[in-house]
Amino acid sequence: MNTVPQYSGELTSVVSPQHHAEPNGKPHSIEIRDVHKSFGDSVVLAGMDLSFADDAITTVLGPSGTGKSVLIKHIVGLLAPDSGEVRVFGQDIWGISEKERLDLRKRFGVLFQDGALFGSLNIYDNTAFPLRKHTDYSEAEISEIVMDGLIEVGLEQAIRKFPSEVSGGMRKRAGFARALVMKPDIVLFDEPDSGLDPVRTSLLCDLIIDMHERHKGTYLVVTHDIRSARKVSDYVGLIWKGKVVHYGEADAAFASEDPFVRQFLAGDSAGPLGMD
Ligand SMILES: Nc1ncnc2c1ncn2[C@@H]1O[C@H](COP(=O)(O)OP(=O)(O)OP(=O)(O)O)[C@@H](O)[C@H]1O
Repeated sequence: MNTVPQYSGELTSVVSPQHHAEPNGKPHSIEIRDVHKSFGDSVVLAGMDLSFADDAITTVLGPSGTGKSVLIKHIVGLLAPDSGEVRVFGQDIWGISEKERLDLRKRFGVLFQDGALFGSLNIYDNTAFPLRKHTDYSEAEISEIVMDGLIEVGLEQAIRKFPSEVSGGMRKRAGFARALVMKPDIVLFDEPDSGLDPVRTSLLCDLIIDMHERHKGTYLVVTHDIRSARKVSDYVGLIWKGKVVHYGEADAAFASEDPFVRQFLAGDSAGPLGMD
């Protein structure tokens, strides 16, 4: 069986587990407790422990194939852990009924890598989709919410266009507007910067910060783009080989002297991290 090789250096910066409650006594909105997940012989999550700060933007950084997308799928309830717990608003999402899990999922907004828009629907109908599916709002009410959202992301001129007729950046913004229409408490971004040039990436990061300021909530951004992480993060979690090896405030992480964290956040080839 392929077990996950462990970082052999000193992990002086490991801050885990993070199971304490927020200062107001509420549990964290998302808590990952000792989660293990394998696919066949391949271990992907190897005892992951992480709690996400409420009402903050946390970036989860990690090299390719280290389990970031698998982590997101656990949080939204698309994958079940082999062992350990995923707690959302204090509830173990695999200890509740399917209906409760689906209800919980309505409190999430998810922005997938390519925006995950329906190709056969225009930008307006894509954005309206969750409201039509999950609410009994009238078309007039839906129109108000959808247009407000599309104006916020700067797409009011493109509402009748289909995903194939707009740029990658516009598709992401449409995906973002759609992720927010249900007024989610938690928003997950799976590599929002993938496929974008540096300028569009930077603009999207501005939009993430702006929308978070307006709407609040727990934002979780998964990426391997260090520049994006530097720009948007209040907190940073570093994952490597299925484990969280550092979690803390972004400023402290970016100033860290720990060789692993430094190599990771500087994107250096020299340091304790290798290719294996
Ligand atoms: N449903 C699945 N069945 C089998 N293996 C899977 C499945 N989902 C993910 N994996 C494997 O889990 C590992 C981690 O994948 P994951 O997509 O989480 O990586 P990632 O950190 O998001 O990478 P990237 O930054 O390249 O997107 C990969 O080796 C992948 O092949």
